Amino acid sequence: MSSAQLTMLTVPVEVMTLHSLQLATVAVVVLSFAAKLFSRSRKVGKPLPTPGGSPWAGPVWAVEAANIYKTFKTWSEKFGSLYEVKLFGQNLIIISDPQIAKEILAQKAKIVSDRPTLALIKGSKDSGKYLPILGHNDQHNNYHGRMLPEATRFVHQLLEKHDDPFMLVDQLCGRLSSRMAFGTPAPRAAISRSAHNFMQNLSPGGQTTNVLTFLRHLPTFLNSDKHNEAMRVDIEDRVWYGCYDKAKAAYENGTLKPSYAKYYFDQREKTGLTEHEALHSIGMMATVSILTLIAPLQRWLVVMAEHPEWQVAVQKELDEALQGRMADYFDSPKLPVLRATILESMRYASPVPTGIPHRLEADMEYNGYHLRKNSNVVACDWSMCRSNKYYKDAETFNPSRYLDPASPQYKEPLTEFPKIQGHTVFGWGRRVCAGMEYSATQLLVVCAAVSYSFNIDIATDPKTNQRYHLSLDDATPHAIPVLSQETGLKLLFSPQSESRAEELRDTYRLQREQDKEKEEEECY
Ligand code: HEM
Repeated sequence: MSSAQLTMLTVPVEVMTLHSLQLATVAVVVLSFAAKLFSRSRKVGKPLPTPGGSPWAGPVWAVEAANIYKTFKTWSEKFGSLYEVKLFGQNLIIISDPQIAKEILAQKAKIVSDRPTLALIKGSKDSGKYLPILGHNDQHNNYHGRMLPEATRFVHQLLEKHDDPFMLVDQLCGRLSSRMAFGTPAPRAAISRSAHNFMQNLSPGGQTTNVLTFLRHLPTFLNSDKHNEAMRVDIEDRVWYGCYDKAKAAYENGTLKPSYAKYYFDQREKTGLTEHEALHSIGMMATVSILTLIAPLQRWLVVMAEHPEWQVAVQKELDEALQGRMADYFDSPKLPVLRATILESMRYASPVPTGIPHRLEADMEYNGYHLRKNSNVVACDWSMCRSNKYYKDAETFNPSRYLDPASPQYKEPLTEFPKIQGHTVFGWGRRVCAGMEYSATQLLVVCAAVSYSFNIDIATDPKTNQRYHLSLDDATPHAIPVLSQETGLKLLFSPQSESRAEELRDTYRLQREQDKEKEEEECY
């Protein structure tokens, strides 16, 4: 996902204290790193409704910068499900209705599948470095087969009283994506760091040049963002070339595990990709599958901690369907209640609340309105997911909306539905997420392992004697609201029973004995 994953990095103090105008600026570019704005356009219909504002900057004073998706939702209540807004010279078309998103982004995909140009990331659109590939093939079964051992490792770590579950989720997702890309968890730390750095540098909350895009024309010695980006690219190249070279050596001596790297070496002739393109594509797949999965996993843990009744429901389902073993990916048909909690947590606390902008390459007419060429089209997931038009009591976490036959969201067969694949959070049309199946499997196996092992609770703050609270309605200035310990929320994981804890220790011990892979993470 090219411009999708924006990092959890702690919001720098300077950002927190920015003047509201700057904060607004910061948020704007979550949506776009676009381009030419006053391009000539042929009018084909009446203008879209707009909140107006000053000619270049737009209505910046009205923007809730860190949570711009909330502003978009508020405007949608006033201006309708399709409106446009000019912010810092960029024209944004905001969609707040899934039907309109489908009609524009999917049905007109031919002219609205481009991406905005990133101000700081050189060659983001045309260098081939950030070209994501994802073969949907038998390899998936191999990756899926690694998920249960990784989930077991994860719950074992939680069991051993680790006090930073959010960081453990980060590590888990890094290990799984390293395996998927390069067949080993060894480069987890390096890939993860590189992913976070990449996301920071394309994130509006990360760099001023992403907001005030004209700063990119300054020479590097006058623009520290450019210097920082040059260093990032250098490190990224070293990480990806390092991983690639090791994978190639493993392939040549026959030890490379199923992975995108192995798939590439097996099919090298047919892919037509140069080594340079291939290694960047593989590296980019590793990058995009880390942060996108950290966010929904962390959010599921929080909502489940807040809703113990749903923990009980999932545990009951697991016990009845699997009779005392952990779930694997092929158990999905037996676990509709678990799937309902995962889907509902993604709806209730969208992990990509603003969506990822597309760029409109030609003027178009929609329902009598003129949609201007070169606008950035934003399907605001937050507005869609929290819409009372589509979801009864949209502000409430309620997985039964997918399980109750009387609910509009109910769908059969329950062996397949509810499912996250096709959810609005994965985007639209030709640019729709390529990792939906992978995400569904990873979330299912990990959430099942946690439910099987623990009761999750929220700790009590000794200072106030109240339970800690975190509103998932608020994000950071980053587009993917990843949580860290700094949020101050403390989750507790107590084993469902002492015998289950012992069983978990035994399973993990056995797994380590059988697994010949080196447990240590190597430094790349
Ligand atoms: C729950 C987890 C995930 C979410 C919420 C998510 C969300 C998204 C979104 C919103 C887009 C942009 C869609 C658009 O432009 O309309 C996207 C694109 C993409 N995603 Fe994901 N993603 C997730 C996981 C993954 C994973 C695990 C992978 C890789 C295995 C992946 C690979 C991609 C790729 C390659 C694209 C780019 C598609 C393109 O631009 O043509 N995603 N994703």
